[in-house]
This record gives sequence, structure tokens and C-alpha cells, in this order.
Amino acid sequence: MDMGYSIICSHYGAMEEIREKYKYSGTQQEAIGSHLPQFGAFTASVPGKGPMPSAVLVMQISENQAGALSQAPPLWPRACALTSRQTHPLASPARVVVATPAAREELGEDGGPRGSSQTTRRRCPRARRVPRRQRRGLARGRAAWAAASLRFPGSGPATSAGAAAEAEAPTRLSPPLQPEPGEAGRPGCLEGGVCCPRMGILFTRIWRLFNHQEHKVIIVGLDNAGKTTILYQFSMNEVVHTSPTIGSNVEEIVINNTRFLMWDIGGQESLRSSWNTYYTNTEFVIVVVDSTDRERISVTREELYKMLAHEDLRKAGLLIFANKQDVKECMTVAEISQFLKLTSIKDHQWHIQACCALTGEG
Ligand SMILES: Nc1nc2c(ncn2[C@@H]2O[C@H](COP(=O)(O)OP(=O)(O)OP(=O)(O)O)[C@@H](O)[C@H]2O)c(=O)[nH]1
Ligand SMILES: [Mg+2]
Repeated sequence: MDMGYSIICSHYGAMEEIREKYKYSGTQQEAIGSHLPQFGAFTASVPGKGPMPSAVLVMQISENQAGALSQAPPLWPRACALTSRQTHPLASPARVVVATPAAREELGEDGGPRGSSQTTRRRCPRARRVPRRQRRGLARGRAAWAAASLRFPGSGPATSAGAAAEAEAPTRLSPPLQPEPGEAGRPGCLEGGVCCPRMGILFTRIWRLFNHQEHKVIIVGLDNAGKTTILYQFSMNEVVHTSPTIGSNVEEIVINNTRFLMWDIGGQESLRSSWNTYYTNTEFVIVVVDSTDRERISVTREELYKMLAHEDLRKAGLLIFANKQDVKECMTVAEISQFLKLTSIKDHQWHIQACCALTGEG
């Protein structure tokens, strides 16, 4: 039996981050989107190990992703029920750690890392039966697990104490973005005229108007508009290499103690009919427009109005990002505003902002 382990992440960005941080170079990355079309989950196997790992670390996935994952028998026939420590399905990207039955036997009853300072661990009575060859793979698994715990301070064994700790655990935070001096007031936005030097500042200011604990934001737009790139500009201040989103990515960002749960939803034509499944409790909609895509601006308009007519978005605010402003001869904010007939929107608060997700401007 192969004793490698796999890592499943909620989305491409998380996978990349984990690969980079823990040096899983050469890992085979395999989208399991075909099994889980509604979620952008990825797996990675340790090089030289088989595709059917004995242990599975699951990180940064949400409750519903965990549920879907456990129902993917073709890929994970030996996976045991996934354990999530979230208190609310949409509360935050969960840091879920799970092991298959075989791995539980080897790693310990709860599958957690040995030597964890947060919890007392029972030694698995059958651990001695694991052959040395297999223990090598296991040691690597533990190292990764420990590394994961370091990266995600709340991740630990699935005890009730661990669960409580997990629920309280801090999630990945982005530092509050500060405007850079001398850039305010540059052209590029309409309605309200708030211009911000870094992507996210505008968003922060708008959200300062609200005083809730957590807010759900969805990011929609046609495929290739730059939604995922924007999401990771927001959450990591970084440009990530993206591939078309199948399903969605979700990131929690915290700005001035306010938590935003940001859902980046795949924009391919076949996925647009499922956008409405994300609308419940959405307080803010970000529509990303590819400013270079003149041909499809009418499609964006159609989708925009279809969305605004939806009952669940009745009270939602609207922010339109005119993205890819770095490309010569792209449409200006004024042009896009006109094409989208934004001034006809009377029942939603809206704002359009020029931006470039690659540089973070806007
Ligand atoms: N020039 C330029 N390219 C950009 C910008 N933002 C995103 N891109 C590129 O546009 C391409 C698509 O970006 P994504 O973020 O994957 O697009 P998406 O909207 O998430 O697409 P789907 O997931 O298919 O819905 C990538 O090659 C990005 O590098 C930008 O501001 N300027
Ligand atoms: Mg995407």
C-alpha cells in the first residue's frame, strides 16, 4: 500500500500557497472539479507516491465543501467522514484535518499531529504494527501536519477542546490597507468619486459604513474578467497564477475587525446559471468587468440585470470593477458605465471603479 498523503485545498490559491510554503515541489496537482463541480478543490500527491494515499490533510475548506468531498467515492473511497470545526457553514474557510481510517490507525485515534501543544493525544495501540517503510511516509505526514498547524494556528485534533479552539482560532488576516500619499483623487471612478491607491481601500471605506461582524460578498463576472486575481489581491496582496474557476473560491479577509467572506464564483457560461445559489445573505456584489472585452459587454449587462432582479439581492450594494485598465485601448469607466446603463439602476447603491488586478491599483 502506498503511504503517501494528499492535501486537499479549497481552491487553487490555497493549494499554491501550501505548495510554496511547505515545498511540495513537483507535486502532481489534480483538479477534482469533475467530481465536485460546485467547488474548486484540488489535490496534491507527494511525488513518487501513489494516487491513493493513506492519509489526507484537508485544509482551508468550507463546511459544504467538506460535505461534498466526503461524497466523492471515486476519488476518495477510503476517506472517512470529514471533520469540520466550523460553527457556521459560511463562517470562515475551515481548517479541516482529516485522515482515512488507515491513517487514523497509524496517526492516532483522532488523526491529529503528535506532540501538539494544544491537546493531549492518545497513542494508537496499533501503531506498532505499522511497518518501518510505511512509517517513513507517516513521518512526512506528521511533519506536514505540524507545518499545517503552524500555518493555521487553530488546526489540531478533532477533540471538543480542539473544536472550541478551532472555532476561536484566528484566520488568515490581511493587514489593513493604507492609502498611499499623493494618489487620492486620481481619475477612474464614478459615483461618489472615492479613489483609492490600493485595491481594497475603496471597499474598506464603503464597509466602514456598516458595523456588522461578518459580511458576505460575492464576486461575479464573465470568465476571464479577473475575479480570482482580484480576490487574491484583496486577501494576500499578491498576484496569483490563476486557472479558470470551476465552482468557487472563498476567502475570509479581515479589515479593521470586520470580517468579509468573499466568494469568487466561476464565470464560464455553463456556471452562470448557478450564480444564484450563492445569493442568500449576500450584502455586497462585486461585478468584475474585463475592460478589454468589448464584444461581451452586452453579455455582462444581461447578467448584471438578471442578478439585480433576484429577490435575494434586493438589498445588496453593487461595486463594479472595470478591470484590466493597464491594457491599452481598453474601455474607460465612463464607457463601461454607459454600456451597462448604470445610471438606470435606482434600487441598488452602486459604484464603478477602474482597476488593475495585476498591480492592485484601484
Ligand atoms: N492585463 C491584465 N490582466 C489581468 C488583470 N486581471 C486579471 N488578468 C488576467 O486575466 C486572466 C483571467 O484572470 P482570472 O482572475 O482567472 O479570471 P476569472 O474572472 O477568475 O475567470 P473565471 O474563473 O474563468 O471566471 C488571467 O490571465 C489574469 O492574469 C489585469 O488587471 N490586467
Ligand atoms: Mg476565477
